[in-house]
Amino acid sequence: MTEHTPNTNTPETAGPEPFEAEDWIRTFAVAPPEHVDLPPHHPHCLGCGPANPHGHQLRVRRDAHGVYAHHSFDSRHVGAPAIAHGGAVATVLDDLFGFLLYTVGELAVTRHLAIDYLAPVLLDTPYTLRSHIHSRAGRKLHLRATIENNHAHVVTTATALFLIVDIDHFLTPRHNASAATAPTTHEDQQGPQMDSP
Ligand SMILES: CCCCCCCCCCCCCCCC(=O)SCCNC(=O)CCNC(=O)[C@H](O)C(C)(C)COP(=O)(O)OP(=O)(O)OC[C@H]1O[C@@H](n2cnc3c(N)ncnc32)[C@H](O)[C@@H]1OP(=O)(O)O
Repeated sequence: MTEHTPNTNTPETAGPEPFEAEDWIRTFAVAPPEHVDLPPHHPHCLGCGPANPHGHQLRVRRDAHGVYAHHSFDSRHVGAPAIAHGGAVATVLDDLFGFLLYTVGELAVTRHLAIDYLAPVLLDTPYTLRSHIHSRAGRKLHLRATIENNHAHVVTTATALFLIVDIDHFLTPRHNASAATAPTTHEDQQGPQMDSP
């Protein structure tokens, strides 16, 4: 991982400037297998960046199955009173999926994310989040995740399709954004079905 000098010209939560982004992605290292604690994607990442006071500051580890994290949502993430906002839950799961890339060793981004909110995720309550690679077909990574409470009840499941991209995806993001075309319909948008929780 590369170290980043705080940018004094932008708000504290702003991401790296373009030239810093290039440094960031070019030096993105595959975390060695013996490293159980995985590094944040970058210091300001909304999901895991330690320098983002509005973020979730997720701390993620890997095990034999994939990656996992222990996490509590707090009042910054409230939706209905005492319940985490569904978007905040999605943020954390998307970011958790992003940690599987350390085990793949390639760059990829979310193309599709699907979440089943089985039970409310409560604020100030400890949860365990787990994610693993279900299958890979070429550039397509089919990923799965769960959130369970301390009673081993699964309260959320998620599937995602990540697509492997090359480094230019990050080096020329504005170009890529303008190159986007109308969405394509995909009959298999949800990917493989989840197992029962
Ligand atoms: C080395 C160290 C590693 C660590 C490395 C860290 C990296 C850094 C991490 C940053 C932190 C992460 C944080 C969390 C993850 C985000 O939050 S990522 C941000 C959110 N996602 C984005 O911004 C992505 C925006 N989308 C895009 O840029 C483009 O759509 C993509 C994803 C690059 C794909 O573009 P494309 O290559 O033109 O894709 P396209 O040809 O349409 O489809 C490719 C294939 O997928 C299929 N497909 C597409 N959509 C679907 C679907 N919904 N269902 C089924 N199939 C589909 C297509 O049919 C096609 O299949 P084939 O014809 O090849 O068989």
